[in-house]
Amino acid sequence: MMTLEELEQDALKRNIPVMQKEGILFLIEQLQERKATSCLEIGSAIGYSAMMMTTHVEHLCVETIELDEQRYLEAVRHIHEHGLEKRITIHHDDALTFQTDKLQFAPYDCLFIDAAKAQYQKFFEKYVPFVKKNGIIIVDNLDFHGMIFDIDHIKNRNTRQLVKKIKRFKDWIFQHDAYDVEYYAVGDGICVIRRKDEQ
Ligand SMILES: C[S@@+](CC[C@H](N)C(=O)[O-])C[C@H]1O[C@@H](n2cnc3c(N)ncnc32)[C@H](O)[C@@H]1O
Repeated sequence: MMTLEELEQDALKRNIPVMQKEGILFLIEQLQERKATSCLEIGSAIGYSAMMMTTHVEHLCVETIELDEQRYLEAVRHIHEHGLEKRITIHHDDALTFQTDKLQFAPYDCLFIDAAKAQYQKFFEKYVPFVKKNGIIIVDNLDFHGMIFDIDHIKNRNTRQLVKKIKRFKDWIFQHDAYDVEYYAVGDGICVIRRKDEQ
């Protein structure tokens, strides 16, 4: 069985995108501060962040959705090896079409969006109704390796399109009437979003 540290290193070697150390520690801190007991994660990959969250935040249960079958199967194996089956529920599905009546721990103290970056707004709109009124939504990778600040100089067309979509989400959420957004230059850029009527 690999330790979480080894799992992270192994994922990086295989080009499996897992949350940067600084980012995951920030997320854990947010969950600890609010004594969160439930978190819905969109994008499990091999289960690294879900396992980091549950092993560092007392009483937290994570429900997570992963589209890729190989990654899902690997996550199931790691979760089992670490004996975290009771704390982590993983669904193999496309979060965009996932039937939300299958959600087990809703409403959540935290929604953590870490899947296909071009779809952030869709994930947000679909899953925000399952967040507690005073809960938080955390979105990672909003700087896209700094490229978001210099879109015109991105040569690759696909990358440029993707970065534009991330920027569109960022602009949309920052201007939203119903939400307050705090931006943190941690890891690859993280936003913590809260409902305005619950401050
Ligand atoms: C950045 S990785 C997640 C990393 C993970 N949260 C961690 O830090 O350990 C993003 C994952 O989202 C998955 N994904 C992409 N689109 C998805 C979708 N529509 N529904 C569910 N998962 C999706 C990808 O297959 C990928 O494994």
